Amino acid sequence: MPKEWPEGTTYLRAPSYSKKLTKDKLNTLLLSKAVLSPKEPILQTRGPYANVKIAVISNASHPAHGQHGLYATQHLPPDSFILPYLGFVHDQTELDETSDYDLSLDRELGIGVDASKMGNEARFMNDYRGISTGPNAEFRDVLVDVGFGIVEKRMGVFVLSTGKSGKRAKGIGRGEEILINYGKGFWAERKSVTE
Ligand SMILES: C[S@@+](CC[C@H](N)C(=O)[O-])C[C@H]1O[C@@H](n2cnc3c(N)ncnc32)[C@H](O)[C@@H]1O
Repeated sequence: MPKEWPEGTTYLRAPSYSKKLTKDKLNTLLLSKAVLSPKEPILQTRGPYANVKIAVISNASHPAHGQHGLYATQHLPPDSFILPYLGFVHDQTELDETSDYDLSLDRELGIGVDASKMGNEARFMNDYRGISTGPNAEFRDVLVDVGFGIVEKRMGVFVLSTGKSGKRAKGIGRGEEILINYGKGFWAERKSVTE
């Protein structure tokens, strides 16, 4: 279990698939390695993740002061894989509109990953707004080897690429907070709920 893991939240090393997901939907997430091109990058990965740490935010000027954030424990180069985003994998019939931890995995099929009750270190990543000028990490689709010739489609967190101007060439430094872009929609929805 990673340090600072909150009591009452389940730590996952692999996604937790809802029993209500149809076979068709599961088949889009769990693929046979044999049908993939040999050029397709396939990751081998399993937590806990030593390249990151969960910490309580003690800085009073941080907008998520008192909550947790996710920090790099080592230099993370541009484009490098950090960790997968794990949680409860569900379709629209089990969508929890109140969750602040739900990430889309397959928009067309309405499949999401909700880390509100179970997840891994990635659930502690904050949005860059009010903390930095921009994000330093992003979500990308990944394929993960889970053995028995099966490959799983997941969302992975990656360090942003260097960029045309080269301004992100340093990647993420040791001790830096890992920040993503939740999208304007995330904050617009919360604003309309509180208004
Ligand atoms: C996925 S969680 C991130 C982890 C969260 N800080 C925690 O300790 O569990 C999303 C929630 O974190 C907080 N948060 C994330 N980014 C923020 C930001 N830039 N400003 C204010 N609050 C933020 C909000 O409460 C949001 O609903």
